Amino acid sequence: MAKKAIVLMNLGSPDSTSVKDVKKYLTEFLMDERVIDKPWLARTLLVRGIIVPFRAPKSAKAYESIWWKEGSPLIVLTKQLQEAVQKEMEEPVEIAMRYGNPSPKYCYDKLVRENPDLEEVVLFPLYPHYAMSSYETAVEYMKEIHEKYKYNFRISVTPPYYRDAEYIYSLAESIRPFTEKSFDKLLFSYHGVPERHILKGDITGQHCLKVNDCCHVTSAAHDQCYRHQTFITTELVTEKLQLPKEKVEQSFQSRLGRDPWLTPYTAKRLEELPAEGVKKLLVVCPAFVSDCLETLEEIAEEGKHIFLHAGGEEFTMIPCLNVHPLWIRSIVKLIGD
Ligand SMILES: C=CC1=C(C)c2cc3[nH]c(cc4nc(cc5[nH]c(cc1n2)c(C)c5CCC(=O)O)C(CCC(=O)O)=C4C)c(C)c3C=C
Ligand SMILES: [Fe+2]
Ligand SMILES: [Fe+2]
Repeated sequence: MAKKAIVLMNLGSPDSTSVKDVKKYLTEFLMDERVIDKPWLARTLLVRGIIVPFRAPKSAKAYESIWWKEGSPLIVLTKQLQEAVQKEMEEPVEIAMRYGNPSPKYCYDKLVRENPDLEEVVLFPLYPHYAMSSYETAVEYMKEIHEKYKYNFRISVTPPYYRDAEYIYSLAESIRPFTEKSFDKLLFSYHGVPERHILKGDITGQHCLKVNDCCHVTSAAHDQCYRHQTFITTELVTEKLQLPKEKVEQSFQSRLGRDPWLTPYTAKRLEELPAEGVKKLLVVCPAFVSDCLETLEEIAEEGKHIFLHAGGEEFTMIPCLNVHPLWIRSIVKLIGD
C-alpha cells in the first residue's frame, strides 16, 4: 500500500473498430470545448450533425487497418509503457485516458481501492508539448474528476518536457539508427492544431502569430505555445544528432475542417518533396509518444502512399518512443524531479 502513485495520461481510443464505438469516441472527443472551441450549440450541431456522422465510418475503416489482436495500438502501447515504468518504480503506476477507457474515474477508484492511505497522485501527461487540445484538456479533466468525486489525495502535474535533456536524448537516440543509412531528409511531423488555438493560448495577447518569427523571439507566451515548443524539440534533436539544417524539416499533420491550422501541412509537403529532390525520406512524429492511428495509418500508410505516388523512392516511418529504454529512464527521472 503506497502513499504516492503515478498516472500516465494519454488521449484514448474507441473500444472497438465498430462504427457505433467510433461514433461514441469521436463524439466525446470532439464535444470537448478545448478541442472544438465553439459555443455549445454550434459545437453540438457541428459535431453530432455533421462531423461524427460523416467521419465515423471512415475513421472506423482507418482504425480497422491498424488494429491489433490485443486492441488499439495506442492503448496496448500505453499499457506496455505502464508495465515498463512500473518495473523501475516502487510507487503504483496506472494509466488514464482523456476519452474512452480506462477513464480517469476508473483509474482513481482503482488506486484508492488498492492504496487506502494514498496521499499524492503525480499526473504524467504522455504529451511532451503544451496544447489546449492535448496536455491542457487531459490535466484539467483529471482535476475536474478529482474535485467532483472529492478524492482525499492531492494531485501534482509534470510540466511539458519538450526541451528536457533526458527526453531529447531519448528521442534523438530512438531516431539515430535510422539516420545511419543514406537519406535525403528527416521530416518532423507534429499533430497540428488550429491557428486560433495558438492565439487563444497566448497569455500576452500580442505575441503568437503576431510578431515576426514569433516562436523564435523570447516571450512569456512560450510556456503555452505549442508551435514554439515543437520547434524547440526539433532544433534540440537536430543538434543532438548533428544533422545539417538542410536535411531537416518540420510540418503539421491531421488537419480537420477548413479553418487554418499550423503550416506547412504534412500531406502537402509529402507531395512536394520528391520534386525538390527528396527521394529517401525519414519521418518522425514527436507529438505522439506511443504509436497510434495518426502515425500508423495517417503517416505510415497514407503518407507513404502520397510520397511514393509523387515520385519518392524510400519512405521510412520512425516508430514513436513507445517502450524505448531511454524513454522509460527519462519518465522515471521526470517524475522524480
Ligand atoms: C479539432 C480537432 C483536433 C485537434 C485540435 C487535435 C489535437 C491533437 N490531437 C493529438 C493526439 C491525437 N489525436 C488523435 C486522433 C484524432 N485527433 C482528432 C482531432 C483533433 N486532434 C480526431 C478526430 C482524431 C480521431 C481519429 C480521426 O478520426 O482522425 C490520436 C490517435 C488516437 C488513436 O486512437 O490512435 C492522437 C494520439 C494531439 C497531441 C493534439 C494536439 C497537439
Ligand atoms: Fe488529434
Ligand atoms: Fe509562438
